[in-house]
Amino acid sequence: MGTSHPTVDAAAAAVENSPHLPPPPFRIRRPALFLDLDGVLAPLAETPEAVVPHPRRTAALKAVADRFDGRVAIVSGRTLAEVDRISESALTSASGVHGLERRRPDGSIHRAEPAEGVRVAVEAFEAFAARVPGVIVEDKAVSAGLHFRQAPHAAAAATALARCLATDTGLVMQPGNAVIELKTPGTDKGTALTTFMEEPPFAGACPIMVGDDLTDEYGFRAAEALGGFGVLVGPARQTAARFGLPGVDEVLDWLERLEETA
Ligand SMILES: O=P(O)(O)OC[C@H]1O[C@H](O[C@H]2O[C@H](CO)[C@@H](O)[C@H](O)[C@H]2O)[C@H](O)[C@@H](O)[C@@H]1O
Repeated sequence: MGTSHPTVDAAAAAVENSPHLPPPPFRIRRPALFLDLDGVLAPLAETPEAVVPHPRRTAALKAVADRFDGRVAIVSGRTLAEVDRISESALTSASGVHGLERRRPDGSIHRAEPAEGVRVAVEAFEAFAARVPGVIVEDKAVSAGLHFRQAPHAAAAATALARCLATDTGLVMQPGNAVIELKTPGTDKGTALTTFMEEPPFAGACPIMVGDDLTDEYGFRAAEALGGFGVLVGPARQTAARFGLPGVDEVLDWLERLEETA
């Protein structure tokens, strides 16, 4: 998860030791925004399906993409189909399932081949969910998620099961917010951000990753490595982000006021 660049490592270590993060600036030179979805653009809900479109979110995304000449992407753990459902297809550039799906600025889509182990994981997760009320399985084709928000007592058993399956299948374990995922190896939110930054309109801009979850730390580090920064949403914790915002409303306020400087 880190970078081998010594200067960036030192900077990341410094911010990780600082739990109180200042708010991000409102005026930035040539910003490129990489926005997480759940917990950042949408408040967390009891189930993935309970998150629905909201006119303020959709309008803010369309406006900021217009203002910054398309340099805005959602970078989510959800599938692209789910990103589009919740954001009402406000953005062309988007990455789903931790970088395993990516829609480029020209609208073309790249999807990783699902690892064989994902089917094994989905079956094992479904067998677990059948025994534990409140546990939900999310099949994302290239990744399998086991949600325990409504069954918090199942967290340890769910994580232990995922750990065994990761060893057996070679899938990568990705812990999240009341969820444990097993994903096809090869990408994370950092690789997604870095790949977007290789081509127009993102190339040469200042990358800003806004996220709340452990998966977003990859994006924070990638943004730092490319001369930008991370913004952690929610309670303070150890993080590679330089700035912080308390919640979804404040993220939308910031997006609505953010300006590009010359
Ligand atoms: O990277 P994100 O856009 O933040 O997506 C992360 C995961 O989000 C969804 O699960 C989370 O949000 C649900 C709705 O608020 C919540 O019920 C669940 O407990 C959270 O883990 C989504 O279902 C996952 O696929 C994403 O990986």
